[in-house]
Amino acid sequence: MPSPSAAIVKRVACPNSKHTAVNAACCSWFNVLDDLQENLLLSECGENSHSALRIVFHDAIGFSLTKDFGGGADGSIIKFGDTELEFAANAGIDETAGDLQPFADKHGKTYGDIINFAGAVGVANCPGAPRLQFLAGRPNATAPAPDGTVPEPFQTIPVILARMADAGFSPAEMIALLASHSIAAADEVDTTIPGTPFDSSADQFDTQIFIETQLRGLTFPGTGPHQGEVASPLVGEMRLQSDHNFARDDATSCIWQSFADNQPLMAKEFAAAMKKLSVLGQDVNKLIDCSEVIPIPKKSTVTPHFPAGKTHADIEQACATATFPDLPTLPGPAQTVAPVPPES
Ligand code: HEM
Ligand SMILES: [Ca+2]
Repeated sequence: MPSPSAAIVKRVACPNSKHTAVNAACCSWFNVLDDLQENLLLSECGENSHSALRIVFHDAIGFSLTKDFGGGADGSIIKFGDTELEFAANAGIDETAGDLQPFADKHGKTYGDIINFAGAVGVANCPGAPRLQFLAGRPNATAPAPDGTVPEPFQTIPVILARMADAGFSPAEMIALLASHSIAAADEVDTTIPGTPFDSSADQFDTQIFIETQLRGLTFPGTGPHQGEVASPLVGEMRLQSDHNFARDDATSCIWQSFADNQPLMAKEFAAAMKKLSVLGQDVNKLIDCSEVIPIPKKSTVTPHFPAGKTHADIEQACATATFPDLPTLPGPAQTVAPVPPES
């Protein structure tokens, strides 16, 4: 039964749209939603939805609490793309920036807003994901971020955590953000095998990334090892050196393990950390809450498991205070992982 307060919320019909909104100021975002879903994100948890999330991080993390640089989540990665897209850590982001820019220009939105809107919609296209907050109204970026703000997979854990701390994130928040690698694949680490996923379910926002990174690494999916890559446990899967180390470092291994069989916790902590990331460097009092425009994600169909052919004996226990959960093994021959199909 709807609560009494829900019953009296008035919705306005949005002009030129099939949608209604609680806040009329959010109406224009429904047009962006329909355009993005139809023409870029395809309402699916595919390459373009994944990339839309990655660019949120690479734009926003250009921010420092201690040094005078970086406007944070301000769209500088598009506005000053001539500078930022040349940085090695942003390899492949040029495509995403180029994809999103025309949607912003066509709908009269800033680059900071389009990046964070597309990221939230892209995440919502992935079953199991939380519905992220979306605040609108970021002003245009005024300067590029300098090189060196985006962590690289070959950096040590202390170096990455120091960079994240300088942007205001704790180790626990770093790990929560890395739930993103549950819906992710690499094009640039090994360019001979584009679309190589980090877990066996790149189309689902599930906990498999936190399980599979704890398994003993055995092989490289393509012509590896490449810089930032270590052996993975499954044929066709790629493991980043940073994810491998986060799963094993004393500073983070217990948090990593805590997500392995706890989808609700992982989703909640990811949403909280993304809420912070998406407004880094912004004055939230000047932004309007248009979260109502973000679609409600479907439930994941995956329950935490060991991939076929793997058991608890293949786990490299790292957390010193709790044992890795015992999970069911999927039946069938040893699991292999297919690439994420390219989207134009
Ligand atoms: C320690 C920090 C991180 C490192 C070292 C890292 C590194 C990487 C690398 C090397 C790739 C593959 C890029 C390619 O070869 O195409 C990647 C993909 C990706 N990353 Fe991260 N990442 C980090 C944190 C994050 C965070 C915080 C987010 C989002 C909140 C994120 C979201 C993604 C996504 C969604 C992809 C897949 C993109 C696609 O499939 O198109 N990453 N990351
Ligand atoms: Ca997954």
